[in-house]
Amino acid sequence: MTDAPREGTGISARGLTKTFGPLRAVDNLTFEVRPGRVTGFLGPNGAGKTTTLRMLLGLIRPTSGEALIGGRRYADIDRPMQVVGSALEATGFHPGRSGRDHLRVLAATHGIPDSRVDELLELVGIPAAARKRAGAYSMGMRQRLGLAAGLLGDPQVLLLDEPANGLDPEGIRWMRGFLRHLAQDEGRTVVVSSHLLSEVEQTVDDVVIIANGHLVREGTMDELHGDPAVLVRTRDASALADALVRSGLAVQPEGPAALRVQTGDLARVGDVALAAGQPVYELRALRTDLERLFLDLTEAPEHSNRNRLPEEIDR
Ligand SMILES: Nc1ncnc2c1ncn2[C@@H]1O[C@H](COP(=O)(O)OP(=O)(O)OP(=O)(O)O)[C@@H](O)[C@H]1O
Repeated sequence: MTDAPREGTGISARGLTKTFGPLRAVDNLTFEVRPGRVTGFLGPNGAGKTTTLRMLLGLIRPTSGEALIGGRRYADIDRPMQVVGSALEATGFHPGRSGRDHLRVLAATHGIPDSRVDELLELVGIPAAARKRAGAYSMGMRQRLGLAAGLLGDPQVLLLDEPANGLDPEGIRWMRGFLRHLAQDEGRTVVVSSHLLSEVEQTVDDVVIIANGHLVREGTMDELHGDPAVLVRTRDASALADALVRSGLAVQPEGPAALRVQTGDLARVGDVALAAGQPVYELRALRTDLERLFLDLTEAPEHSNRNRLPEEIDR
């Protein structure tokens, strides 16, 4: 594993489309994923996430458009295992074979030494368990083994399908820290798919959100959160609103005795209230309800059932 960030390898999709019969599973999708960041690839079940990842990995061919890693199609990458690693499903392990042997077989077919296998098992936290039969693994252990398999070739890009599935809270914390380390400290491009924004909210820097095969939002997590705002509750909201506006802050009423103030600076709001002689009964940062936002984005009428067959819509 490298210590220093390396020159980044990003991902891009351009007009990416995949149809299965009459179904447009991925529909003219264009997005960019940057190196050195963890990107959440998000959308409800059936949105087309796995299909997109499979096209990036050259497992299925796009109907039209391109899925590129470092500007190249997977098929044109010389040593793909050193460029892109993946864990698409945590189920593809032979149940009778130990996790360690599974990785050794995989490593051997790619000329990777056994020492790398042991290093990775240590890194993903299952050095002892890796000697047991993979069939006896918990979902969380299979996730870690899948991650180790994806990292075997020391790839610059890592594509993970629902990596937090089946992990306990401690496992989720570990995964979060590990993925952030791979991106921030080592400069890798990390993509995690999920059907829940809340599941990856604390892990990802950027998001690409799709619904029914097409892009509904692309940007940073900060952009998704929007401008910071504060809620302040007082006795005479209109008197406090006047004082806040005089101090240069934008204010909106929030219920009968509360105000929403466009700032992230709680102390400034408290100071204005004190100077205006208004008691403060409540003062807190307002957080964007990301799950609500996610549902609004993905369930908007223009995205729903657009590509579905009539019989599926009725179901
Ligand atoms: N090989 C296939 N043949 C026919 N339809 C397919 C095929 N693969 C995927 N689909 C359909 O394409 C759509 C997108 O599926 P996909 O698995 O990419 O979604 P997803 O976002 O990964 O969903 P999930 O979160 O449930 O895994 C779904 O309607 C699915 O049924």
